[in-house]
Amino acid sequence: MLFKCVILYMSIEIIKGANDMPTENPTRATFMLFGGTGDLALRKLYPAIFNLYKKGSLSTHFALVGLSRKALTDEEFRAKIIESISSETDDKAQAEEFASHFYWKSHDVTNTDHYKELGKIADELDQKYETDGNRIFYVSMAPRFFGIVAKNLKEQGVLSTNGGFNRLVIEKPFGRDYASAKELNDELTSAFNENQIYRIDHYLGKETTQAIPVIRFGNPIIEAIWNQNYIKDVQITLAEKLGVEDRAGYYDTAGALRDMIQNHTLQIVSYLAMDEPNSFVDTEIRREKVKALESMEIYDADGVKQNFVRGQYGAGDGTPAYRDEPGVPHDSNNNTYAAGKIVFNNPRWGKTPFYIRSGKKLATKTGRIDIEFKKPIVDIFAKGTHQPAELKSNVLTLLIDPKIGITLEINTKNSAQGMHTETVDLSYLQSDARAAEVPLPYERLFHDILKGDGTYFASWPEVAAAWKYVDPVQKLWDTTQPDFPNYESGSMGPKAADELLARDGNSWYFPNK
Ligand SMILES: NC(=O)C1=CN([C@@H]2O[C@H](COP(=O)(O)OP(=O)(O)OC[C@H]3O[C@@H](n4cnc5c(N)ncnc54)[C@H](OP(=O)(O)O)[C@@H]3O)[C@@H](O)[C@H]2O)C=CC1
Ligand SMILES: O=C1O[C@H](COP(=O)(O)O)[C@@H](O)[C@H](O)[C@H]1O
Repeated sequence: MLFKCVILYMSIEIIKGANDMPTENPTRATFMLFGGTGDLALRKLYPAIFNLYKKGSLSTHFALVGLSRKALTDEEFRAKIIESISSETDDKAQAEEFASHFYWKSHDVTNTDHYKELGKIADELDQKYETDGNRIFYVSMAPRFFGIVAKNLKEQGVLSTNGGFNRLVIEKPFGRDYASAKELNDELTSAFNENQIYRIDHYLGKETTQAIPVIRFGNPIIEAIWNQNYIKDVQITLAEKLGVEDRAGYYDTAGALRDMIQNHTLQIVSYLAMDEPNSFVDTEIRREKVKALESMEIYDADGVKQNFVRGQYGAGDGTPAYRDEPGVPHDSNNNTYAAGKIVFNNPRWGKTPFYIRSGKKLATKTGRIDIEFKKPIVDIFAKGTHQPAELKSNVLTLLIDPKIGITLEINTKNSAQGMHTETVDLSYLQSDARAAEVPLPYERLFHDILKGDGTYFASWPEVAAAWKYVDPVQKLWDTTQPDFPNYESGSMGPKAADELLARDGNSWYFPNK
């Protein structure tokens, strides 16, 4: 009996993790895309898959089944695909050949019976396109459906059992606090192993995010000073010019803290704060990222009051206040801006604050990291007859959006007669021609999913640590009345976010430089 149980357990684990080794040749797979007519699929996912096809990472051995409740024919679905990729190509024949790999199946994810056919469809496509039985299930739907899809895929026999891999891709948001994220994770891991689950965070597909480890660990002159002895503070700004647009239904239940800080911002923090992994493989990197996230000091209510700031945009620039946007309740207390000061309880960062902020309807669209270094302990130029001489902090800036680049502000001598100092920028800005070749974030991430590389996906311990960090902030904000609106559309956010830094004798580097 015991022997039978062991064999049964082993067979289940083999099916769950079927052949889930990283794949070198990322060209064979059947995709099942839940939410196949959704905004994300049409705007981002199909163009990303098309780019992989155009560049040869996908060619003949792939198929995609689009799924939602809508009744579409394959031809109608293919017409949507061609429209969705129209900005990526002028080659009609190529677009049509690409679209011929797409199939439509009307499917309600809450109806268990509907899954029964999916296994058969996948088997047929596996054979037709010789996909080696590899299957990628992408859930691009409202988060309440993530768990139910994973459970049914397993229970209704949709997973590949013939040696191919099974990979589950989950969109954000991954829960709305630690408890709900844990519940979701338990649901997912009862059907899939951790190494089969790809939690999407599109900021991890951005060029600059991926460059952080290279800039740090590939340059001893940088890594040697990457600690509290040399770095005064780190500032991360993810600012948007756009407002809530047509996403009030989701956004008003999330806010900037859950929408941008818990995931994208803390992921960037983890890359900046982590120690050097032994090697650049996903397991090693994730271990170091988790260690960094777990060493952030979790605030009590007083700590949250002192170290976090929330905001909501009022009218400005001729545009309405958040509370007057379509679909937003007139008395909404939702945060459209969040800023905070992170401190680490670890030897590398002990006294160095990481300031973070993200908001909608700000003055400009920018994603950037500004690292301010300490000034020399003694400013020898400030003494004697050499006037005026005030050395500035060196600042290393990593530009994420809309431009990709790196600048380093350094002190040097002004070329005028006498000893005067000035700052100059050593600057690399990616050219427009090169930027046009940079893969889209979702394109990179799809490529990694096909290869079985989890490096740029959030692991469960990272997600858990991030929720544990933001939960007390959200809790205090949910239980205290804000004085909203507190920043004008088109500004850089509430005054309190400037005061947060001023209390430490610091200020936001951008846009005040
Ligand atoms: N849109 C964006 O810019 C971003 C979205 N995301 C995330 O991506 C995911 C998808 O978002 P988005 O595309 O905007 O959402 P949409 O509301 O545009 O699309 C939802 C999709 O789910 C389908 N659907 C809804 N209910 C069911 C059901 N019971 N059974 C089967 N299909 C169903 C809908 O089709 P139908 O009604 O025909 O069933 C539709 O195709 C979400 O998790 C979101 O948070 C993340 C970052 C950005
Ligand atoms: O995940 C999200 O990101 C976008 C911002 O992404 P970006 O690549 O344009 O910087 C944000 O607008 C959205 O609210 C959020 O859900």
